[in-house]
Amino acid sequence: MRTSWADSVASSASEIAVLDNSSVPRPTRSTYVPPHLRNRQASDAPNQPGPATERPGFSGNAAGPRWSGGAPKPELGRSSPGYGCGYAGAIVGRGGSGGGWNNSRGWDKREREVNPFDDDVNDKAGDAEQAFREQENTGINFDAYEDIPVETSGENVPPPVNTFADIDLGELLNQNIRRCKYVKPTPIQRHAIPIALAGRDLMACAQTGSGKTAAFCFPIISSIMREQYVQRPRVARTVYPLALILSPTRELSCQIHDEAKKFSYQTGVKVVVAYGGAPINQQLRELERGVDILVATPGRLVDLLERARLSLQMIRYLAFDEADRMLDMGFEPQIRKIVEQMDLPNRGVRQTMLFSATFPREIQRLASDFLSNYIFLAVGRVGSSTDLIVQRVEFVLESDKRSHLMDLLHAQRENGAHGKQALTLVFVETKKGADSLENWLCINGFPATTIHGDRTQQERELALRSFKTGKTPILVATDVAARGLDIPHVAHVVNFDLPNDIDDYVHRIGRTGRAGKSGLATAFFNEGSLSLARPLAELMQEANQEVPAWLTRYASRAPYGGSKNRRSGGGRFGGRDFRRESSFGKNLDYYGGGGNSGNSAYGVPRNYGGGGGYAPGVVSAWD
Ligand SMILES: Nc1ncnc2c1ncn2[C@@H]1O[C@H](COP(=O)(O)OP(=O)(O)OP(=O)(O)O)[C@@H](O)[C@H]1O
Repeated sequence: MRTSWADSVASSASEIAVLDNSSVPRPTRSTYVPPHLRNRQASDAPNQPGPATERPGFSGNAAGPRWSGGAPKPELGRSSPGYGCGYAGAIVGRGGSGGGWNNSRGWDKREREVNPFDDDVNDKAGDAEQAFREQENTGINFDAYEDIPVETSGENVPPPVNTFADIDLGELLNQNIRRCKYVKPTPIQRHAIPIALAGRDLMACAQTGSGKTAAFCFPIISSIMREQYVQRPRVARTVYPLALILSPTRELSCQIHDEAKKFSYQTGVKVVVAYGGAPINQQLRELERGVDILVATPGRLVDLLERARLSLQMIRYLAFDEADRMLDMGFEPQIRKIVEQMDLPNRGVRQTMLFSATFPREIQRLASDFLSNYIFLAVGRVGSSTDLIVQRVEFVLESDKRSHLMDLLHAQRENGAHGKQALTLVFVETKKGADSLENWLCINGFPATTIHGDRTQQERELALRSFKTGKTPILVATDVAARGLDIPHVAHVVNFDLPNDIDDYVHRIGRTGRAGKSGLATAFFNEGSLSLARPLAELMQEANQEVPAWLTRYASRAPYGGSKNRRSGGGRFGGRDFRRESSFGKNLDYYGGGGNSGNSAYGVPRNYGGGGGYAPGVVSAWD
């Protein structure tokens, strides 16, 4: 009998309890405190770098602490409330036996590592979040991903694995995987991890919420754990990470950082995040304590490089999350600068991995500049949405949108879990529109908050936290919250304003229906969204959703439009490696759509140079 991930979670949980109880007692040891740090709270004190030879986990000895399955280290310390990410400033106190490496830029082995699995540490929000968390892992249908077709192309593709045990990730990482209650790998993980561990460059596409973060984090962490001792240059105040993970938004970078911290707990691999809108000094201090994996947004990364506080010279692993967005018009010049004009090792020398749920053909072409002899991997059709999301589309005039939303929210109140209202994420097109709708909702008795690019980073983080904990169960957002965010209990995504791009729609609705859970997405459609009619109808059909007859009529009449309706049609599993498309290079639209077959619905010549995520006149809501 096949065992689903959900079935196995309970047995895994008991294993984890044993694992965590087996922690060795906290060692006591006196440490040197430099004069300028004396009389400070222990948690404020940065650690002293030691000589490079003190790097226990980087000895190159496979039996060393980084790679061996040594006893879990004591779980010491608490996170100090930092700016931003859950575990920012996560190194606290002194005197513990950390497992980290230690050189002039290294992570002092005496530093203690906050236990990211400790609910007391994470649960700054207290009972509300805890109550929500208790609902997790119930009703999960992980087998939902089993039947999804997988396509790979490229030379000598390493075969997939079926279980985490089939992959030699290292015992310390395996322990963390168990602590995360990941019982079996998702399809993208089954395929991508062996490819990445084999050192291959990778362009990977898999549906929203299907576990891409772990798919790139596990191989990076595992490979760094395996590394021979790497002597990094010693240049005053410059740090030399081994891996760089880039993502388009601050919140997503924080989330990846939090995840990577969990996966790398007690492995000795040090993860640091750098993103704009937060004080740079704090991030610099964190970097100076040592960094193996840097998670960053492009703007702050360039800032750090220009200040010569960071060098990419030692980067072995480069990962782009939301890679198509990173190469879209807003970011491409900055990304090219980082990849081509800084001191990053050339493609072929470094290993490069690109991940997203959507990969327009032209973006694939741009991305190929950064890759060397890469493998293309698609789990499900590129750009498809998951069947786990029930998609509804309703015709709502602009003037009726607010009252219609009110009706939906009233209905939703009835369905709240554990007496709480399920979380609702409402997407609007503009920042002003977000503020105005939030205000109106609050006035009408619906606790709402908002996240968009005009809010300060602190306000954004506060809003997200308030939403996640259920304190403010409605979040009105621009596209800044459309990609990557993994917020449990988002039961309903409302596209109050539809985006111009079907791929943006795919990412937006992907904030629900994650990790095997089901979700609901409602879109308000009117004549202002005509150009989306076709791709929307097609996407819904492909995901086995009921397409209203009126939408089909609009779809058949809709202009091809100048926006980014880049879907080619072409059947259930049509999108694929652009290298296979014979029409490559002819400036045709998305996935070889234009004129390559009778079933190509959207053969629109497209000038990608001028068109990224936004139609003319539409201001980007991104960072
Ligand atoms: N093997 C696994 N077993 C159980 N849960 C998993 C597994 N892998 C990932 N998850 C959980 O699935 C959820 C979604 O994962 P993740 O955020 O990586 O999705 P994603 O594919 O990156 O989505 P998006 O395209 O929206 O960025 C997370 O809560 C994660 O903890």
